[in-house]
Amino acid sequence: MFQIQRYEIEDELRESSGLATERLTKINDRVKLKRKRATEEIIKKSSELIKSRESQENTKIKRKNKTSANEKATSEIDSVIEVTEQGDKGTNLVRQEQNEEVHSEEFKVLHSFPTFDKPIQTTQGAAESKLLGIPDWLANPVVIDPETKLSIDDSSLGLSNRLRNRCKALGIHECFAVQTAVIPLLVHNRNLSDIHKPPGDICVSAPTGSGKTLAYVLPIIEILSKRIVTRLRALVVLPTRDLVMQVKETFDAFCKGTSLKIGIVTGQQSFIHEREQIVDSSSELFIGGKSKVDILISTPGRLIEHLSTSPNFTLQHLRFLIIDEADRLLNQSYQDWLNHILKAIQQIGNVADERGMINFDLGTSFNYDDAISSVIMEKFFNLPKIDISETKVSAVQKLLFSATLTRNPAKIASLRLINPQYISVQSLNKDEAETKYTIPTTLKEFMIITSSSLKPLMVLHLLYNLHISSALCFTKSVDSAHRLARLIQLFDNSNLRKSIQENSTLNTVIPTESIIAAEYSSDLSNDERKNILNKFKRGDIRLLICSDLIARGMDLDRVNTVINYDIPVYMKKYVHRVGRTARAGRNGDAYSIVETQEVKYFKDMLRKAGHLDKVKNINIKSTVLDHMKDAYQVRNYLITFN
Ligand SMILES: Nc1ncnc2c1ncn2[C@@H]1O[C@H](COP(=O)(O)OP(=O)(O)OP(=O)(O)O)[C@@H](O)[C@H]1O
Repeated sequence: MFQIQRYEIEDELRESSGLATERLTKINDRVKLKRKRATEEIIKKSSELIKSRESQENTKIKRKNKTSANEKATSEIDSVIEVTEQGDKGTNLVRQEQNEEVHSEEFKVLHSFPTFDKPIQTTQGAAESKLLGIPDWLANPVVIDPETKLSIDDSSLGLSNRLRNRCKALGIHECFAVQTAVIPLLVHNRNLSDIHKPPGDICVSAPTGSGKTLAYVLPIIEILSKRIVTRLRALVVLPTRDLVMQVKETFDAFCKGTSLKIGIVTGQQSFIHEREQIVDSSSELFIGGKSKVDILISTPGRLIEHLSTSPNFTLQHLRFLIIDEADRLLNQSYQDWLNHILKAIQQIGNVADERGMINFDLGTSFNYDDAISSVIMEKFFNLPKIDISETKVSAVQKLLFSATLTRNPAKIASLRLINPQYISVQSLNKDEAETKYTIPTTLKEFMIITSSSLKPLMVLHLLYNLHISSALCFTKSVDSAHRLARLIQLFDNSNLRKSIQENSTLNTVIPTESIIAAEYSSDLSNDERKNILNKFKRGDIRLLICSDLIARGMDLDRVNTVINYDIPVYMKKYVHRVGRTARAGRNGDAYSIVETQEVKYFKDMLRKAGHLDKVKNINIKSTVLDHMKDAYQVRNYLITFN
């Protein structure tokens, strides 16, 4: 029955696609005809003008007449130009009409893909890549300029009316660069499963805050919302629970109005509870599993546990495997999570074998693979062929996203990508393209060199003087975060602020309102963390002091400043930390407080990444901090001995 339904739908699509193409051809013909007529008119009027010029040279008497003829011809040419402009307007109108028709015929016409530049690799670059074992597709990405934008209504995106309206309701009117490249690639291959030709995998590298999440959320919703039966078809793997919650919120917001079901597994809830949320956990086993969700968002550890122990949990219907923050996940082995997933996708047979045999009433038993083979289905049950019974080619499309995607050939190879494509959002400007990482253009970066003992005062100085309303301050450890938070909280006492202000001989402005700092660390319970994040989002907390727990992926749109209280020890970490501000085209500042003995290391790190000239050195004299020093020593003493 499903087979028949599928063919009917396919036929319907073919037919409507044919109809729409026919209509488009007619409109194109009309445009061509109008253009042809306008061109003929121009040629005719131009030759008349030339003739009138000739007559001007030949006879003086005719000069007078010529002037009028010339004027006439000029006005005629003007009118021809007007006609042409009108023609163009007409053409535009027809184009508009054409666009509208395309919209009303959404899904039925295949649009052409947008084209993007590929950087020309130098011979030296190519040789280096080869030497490093970097495959051609990875060495030659499809490059998209970060400034590229496309209206959400643009037909090349292939989004349905429902989703476009939902985007607009949520304030999304244009697609960002990464979305303009990824959405059409995915949406145009909208089959839920293609057992004969696997879709190509996609690796995406785009700056922090450039909208990578929606680049996969929108096409997945677009494609899956046409599904009839709930099966687990999209699996998103993320490195932290906080990110899982964030991506779930995004899916929830854009899924509104569809019947898609979204689940999460993070280990935050008991295993049994999670299992009940995502699969039918009755003792009965189903050949195709029994998922309660269409989209599952998970951290790798808990996912593997469900994969190996939850009955009816299967990846056999998976269509999308999304690995977000891919380089971070690939760096962690997490119980060999990647191999477990790939095995579950590619070797369904093995998984079935482990489950033993299925006994049929016919007095015989088969293992899972054989039981679902077309031969058995047809022979014993007189069933028509269904796609599940045909030889499987994995229909899973792997999508990798990161702001700092790895190009390590060994790590990439471990993903067993099929026909992959690498999309990179980076400047086409040759100088900037040389830099290793693309940083948001709206980000301003600074470094302040100081001694270790003055660092806390430097943070206070920045907070008091730059009127920072919402900042993240990164420390190297939970301990360091805890200590700094306590110090700032003690310092941030209104009486103290007043006395510093009164005793200050400098023009330092100390605001009357409190900074309100809080610590955010893995030591806190989930509820405490959630509570703090909510307060920060509301603006009730203005400074969040944290370890690297939220350095990656977290989208806190109020953040206008990032302070590296302890400098990051490698560039990727720097990129992700400073990327918590200047997101989605907004402005943001990043300050790195560098201890004197760290300067060489920090500068070397930036230089190697081709980024040193982007980080401005600002000189703050230590005397500026004098008025706070006494108070600081008292507070520091209190923290040390309490
Ligand atoms: N087309 C758009 N129009 C307006 N805002 C957008 C658009 N796309 C995404 N955003 C917003 O931009 C912000 C950053 O998006 P997102 O979190 O997906 O960035 P990212 O590229 O994943 O960053 P990171 O690498 O730090 O994880 C979010 O608040 C998101 O809602």
